[in-house]
Amino acid sequence: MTATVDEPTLTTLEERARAGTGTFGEDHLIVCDSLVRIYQSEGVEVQALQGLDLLVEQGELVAIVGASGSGKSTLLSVLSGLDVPTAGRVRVGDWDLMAMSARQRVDYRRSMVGFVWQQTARNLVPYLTSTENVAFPLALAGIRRRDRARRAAELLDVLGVGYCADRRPGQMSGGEQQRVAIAVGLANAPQVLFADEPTGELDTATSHDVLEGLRTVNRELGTTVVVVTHDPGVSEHVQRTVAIRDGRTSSEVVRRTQTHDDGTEHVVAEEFAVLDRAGRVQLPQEYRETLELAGRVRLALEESHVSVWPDRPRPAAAPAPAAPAPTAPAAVAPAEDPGAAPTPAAPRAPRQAAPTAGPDDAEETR
Ligand SMILES: Nc1ncnc2c1ncn2[C@@H]1O[C@H](COP(=O)(O)OP(=O)(O)OP(=O)(O)O)[C@@H](O)[C@H]1O
Repeated sequence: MTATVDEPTLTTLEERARAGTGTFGEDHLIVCDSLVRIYQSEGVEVQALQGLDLLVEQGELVAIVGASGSGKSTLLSVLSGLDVPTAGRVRVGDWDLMAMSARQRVDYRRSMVGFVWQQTARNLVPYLTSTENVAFPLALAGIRRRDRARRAAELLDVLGVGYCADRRPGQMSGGEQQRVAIAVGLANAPQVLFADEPTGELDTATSHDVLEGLRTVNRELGTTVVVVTHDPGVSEHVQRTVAIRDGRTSSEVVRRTQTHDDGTEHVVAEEFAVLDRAGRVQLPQEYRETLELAGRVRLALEESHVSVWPDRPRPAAAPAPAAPAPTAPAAVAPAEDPGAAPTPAAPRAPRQAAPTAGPDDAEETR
């Protein structure tokens, strides 16, 4: 066949490919792309982040949860500009955190992001009142005294601690101190607020107030909030809970409000497994144990999903069950608890010869 004038040139194809694929997360405020952070400790290598992908949209309120040692604090250190990852790409707004100079890093931390830490002593100056604590970063930014006082009063009111304006940290409860700390973190109107275990030292009722404070800030000021926590109650207060396991995002719980026919509204929480850019999915431990999945598994492409089978001889004629297969995403069940594994779906016979997958390959994909 001879070439026609309409056939695209290599350059055209390259341009089309670039226009079609776009950059991973280009519409998002926060982009973590295949982040790796390796620590060297006494000659031993620790991989704290193992190719972590995370996207956060402008205006979102997201919680990051995970077992101790899963990499949450490392991720927050990277996002807050305190640490530089070993490999990958990380961007917050227009700031490329892999390529910032020391000076840009200071500017980023002063203007783009705010912080709330677990220890109140790290958030507040003990001999300053709440108003003075909030005004302090404003003074460093060169804001006039009158405007500082006004901004401090506004923020303390939004956080419901206006009555603490003239109190020092020692004269407030832990929850009040953390809400003042949120106001301090917001003083310079950052686009993103990072909170690292802000309820770690609080009881359940007080934690609730602090998490509600973060929600108020997100809703009323439009600030994007990323909160790292062990607090199992956090998923009630956020739109999205991202679970990290072994330095990678493993699952997400998304909360949506559904309106029923009678007009009543209900919040529905649904758990998803995260499919990373390389096509990897972490199968919940419960699934692996129940079906004794280990080493390698068989995959079968179904009409609407992919099934995963143990690497064992199948019964000669494994009939497909009458019940319909679950709809995509595979193996996802509603769950309130972000740590809870989704309910395993009933397996059905593969319709075709299935490829095998090693532990480093995709365990389940769609
Ligand atoms: N500075 C460091 N040097 C060596 N290893 C480190 C360092 N910081 C963290 N790690 C290791 O990296 C892994 C992830 O740690 P990280 O603190 O990010 O976890 P985490 O999920 O925040 O845990 P926790 O909830 O207990 O704070 C752990 O194995 C930890 O021991």
